[in-house]
Amino acid sequence: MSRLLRRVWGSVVARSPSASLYNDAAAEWQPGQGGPFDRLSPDIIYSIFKLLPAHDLVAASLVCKAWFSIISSSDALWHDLLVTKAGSAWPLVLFAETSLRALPPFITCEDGLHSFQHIYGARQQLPCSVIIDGGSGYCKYGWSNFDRPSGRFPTFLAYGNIENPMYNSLMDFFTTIYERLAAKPSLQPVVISTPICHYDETEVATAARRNLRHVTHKVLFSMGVKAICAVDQAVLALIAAKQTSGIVVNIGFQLTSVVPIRHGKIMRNAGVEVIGQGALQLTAHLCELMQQNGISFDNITIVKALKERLCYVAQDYDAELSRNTEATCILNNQGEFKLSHERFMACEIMFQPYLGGLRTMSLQQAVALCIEHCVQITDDVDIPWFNTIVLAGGSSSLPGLGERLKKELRKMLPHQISQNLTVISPTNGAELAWSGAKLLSNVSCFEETWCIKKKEFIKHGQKILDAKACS
Ligand SMILES: Nc1ncnc2c1ncn2[C@@H]1O[C@H](COP(=O)(O)OP(=O)(O)OP(=O)(O)O)[C@@H](O)[C@H]1O
Repeated sequence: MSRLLRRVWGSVVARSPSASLYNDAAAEWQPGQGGPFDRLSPDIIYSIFKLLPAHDLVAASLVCKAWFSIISSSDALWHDLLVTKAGSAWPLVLFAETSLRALPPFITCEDGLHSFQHIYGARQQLPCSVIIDGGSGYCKYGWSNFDRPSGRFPTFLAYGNIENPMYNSLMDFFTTIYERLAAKPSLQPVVISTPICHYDETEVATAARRNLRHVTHKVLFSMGVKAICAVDQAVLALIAAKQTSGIVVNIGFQLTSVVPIRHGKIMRNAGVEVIGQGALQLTAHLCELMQQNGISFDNITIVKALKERLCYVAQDYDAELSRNTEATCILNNQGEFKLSHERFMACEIMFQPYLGGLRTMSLQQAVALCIEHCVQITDDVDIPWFNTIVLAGGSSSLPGLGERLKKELRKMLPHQISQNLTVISPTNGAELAWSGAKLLSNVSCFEETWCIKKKEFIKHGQKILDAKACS
């Protein structure tokens, strides 16, 4: 204790009076309640509290009214604890506790941010959630208190088209994940990503979306899951990039979707653009280029690994063709592979699809079209909510992709729009939706506001799904 007090004196003496963080609490300070500690000024008491961990602070708040008043009215104490606990993830936590709480239809706190003490307490009590991002190519699953998914498997091999699932195959899919995680469904909420499919506003697409949500909830509740949070994959990717409005370009397994989102809601009236190429076509094109150039390989898995290790997007395709771009990599048990122009030619089909024999829109055309539609439906062009473009999906990790897209868009869009465009490239695009789900599941009000409970589902059925659908 004496060492602690010496440290406290040091910091009190060093601090300028104007730097006081506890003004409100000090105003309420009433001497005579803290026993021998009365001889210490509130200034010193406060500095001691700043050194205590949360559970000791709670214990100290029970000692007397004065201490309770300092501890409960000083948000700075709890703010510091939250910052320390979150470490480098603090900006994400702050974003989650402010911006995500305000998203419709989940507005929980109309009068702004809850006290940091409240947030700290609620976050401490959050149950750990199961997170499942069931992509059409790969499923990523794990726990909300881990930084990354615990496992992944190729969905397309095991379950076929997960976007139009039958009850039994979905049951099999979720049961497999719970078994792999050794998780009991009834013990924690689950966050699932809903696929970017049935994207337009037609009656058929809307019905297919509703049906998918309904079957998914039915299966999970029949397994005994206590609460479900289902959010669109693109919205989750946007959240992971610390945004609630913007355009998500998800380079998926077989399709690329360009999804405009405003305040967490997919703007279907602006239109979701879909391009008929994704990660699979990039691998297939690299495969073709390697065959043409006499580079031998045993199977497509090697080509996929080479794509992930060596491929990149050229900033100037023609100039790149005249450069030496040779690079090698060693793959386990497969020896050394050397690629040259294949490294960037494989990716060029995103910008010049005809080079790969594809008759689809290019990436820049699809994004420019989406921006044009966003401009058309926006009354107040001074609030350009579509200025931020977030790249998502495994292939979005290709080096140079964000820069090239920005460059192409600059050529196509009016200066007034293009000058303010930001393109966010993730470090691990395949896990972006998973990371967004993790962020969401750790918001202090997560379970009460974002989840649908079994009782609610039984009582209200489709109505509650429609009311809480955020896309
Ligand atoms: N660093 C990387 N560079 C290039 N490609 C990568 C990289 N990492 C992963 N990929 C590719 O991303 C693909 C898988 O992407 P992802 O996991 O996002 O698909 P998905 O979620 O199943 O797609 P969908 O959005 O259609 O559901 C694989 O083909 C993989 O090769």
